[in-house]
Amino acid sequence: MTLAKICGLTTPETLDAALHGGAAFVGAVVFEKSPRHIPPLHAATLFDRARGKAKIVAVLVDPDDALLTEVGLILRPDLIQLHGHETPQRAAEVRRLTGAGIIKALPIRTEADFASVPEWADVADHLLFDAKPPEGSSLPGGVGASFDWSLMQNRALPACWFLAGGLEPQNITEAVRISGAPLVDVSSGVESAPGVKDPDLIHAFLEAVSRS
Ligand SMILES: O=C(O)c1ccccc1NCC(=O)[C@H](O)[C@H](O)COP(=O)(O)O
Repeated sequence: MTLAKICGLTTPETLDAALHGGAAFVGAVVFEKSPRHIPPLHAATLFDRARGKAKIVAVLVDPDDALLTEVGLILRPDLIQLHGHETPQRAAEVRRLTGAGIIKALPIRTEADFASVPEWADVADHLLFDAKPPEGSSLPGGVGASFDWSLMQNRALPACWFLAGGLEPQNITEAVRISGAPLVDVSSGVESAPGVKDPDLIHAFLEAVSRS
């Protein structure tokens, strides 16, 4: 059975669509350059309804200790998704500072991009394989780009992993079939405009995942 994460949720309606549709993970992006940015206090109020129903994920990019402390104390996420240039040593500090589990996002374009995977064995609860954003992008994620899903085939991985990047209701069945992903993640593929999640698209995505 494949489980899904809906990322970049900012409203009660779309969070409810994710929860009612059976999302196992729901993500709050705390990154000011993102159209999905939600400040920690706002995220804490919104995501409280998800507690115990789905894992709450805070998506952060090279966070400093002050932001980690704020997010850890106020949002109290189950998991922190590190989507920048964090090292395994920094990820271990993030876990210690916040008490949250760790998802490490790794940008993928070619076979060579898997070289760092073994370094994460003792540190990450999950790896999230996302497409490398296009040259010059101001965002490291949430850009709707995909990579060759067959790169995931026959790959020994240390942790239960997510497939991400360019997934949408129309291609998720094929993506899971080719990649064999146990966990999938989506953001822009369930939006009607950048940062605007669509409850119908969320339902369609989760329904397709449940059939995969
Ligand atoms: O979504 C963002 O705006 C974002 C900003 C900064 C870092 C990470 C971000 N998203 C992380 C995710 O987990 C996305 O769901 C993932 O990159 C896939 O995005 P998409 O291709 O749009 O489905």
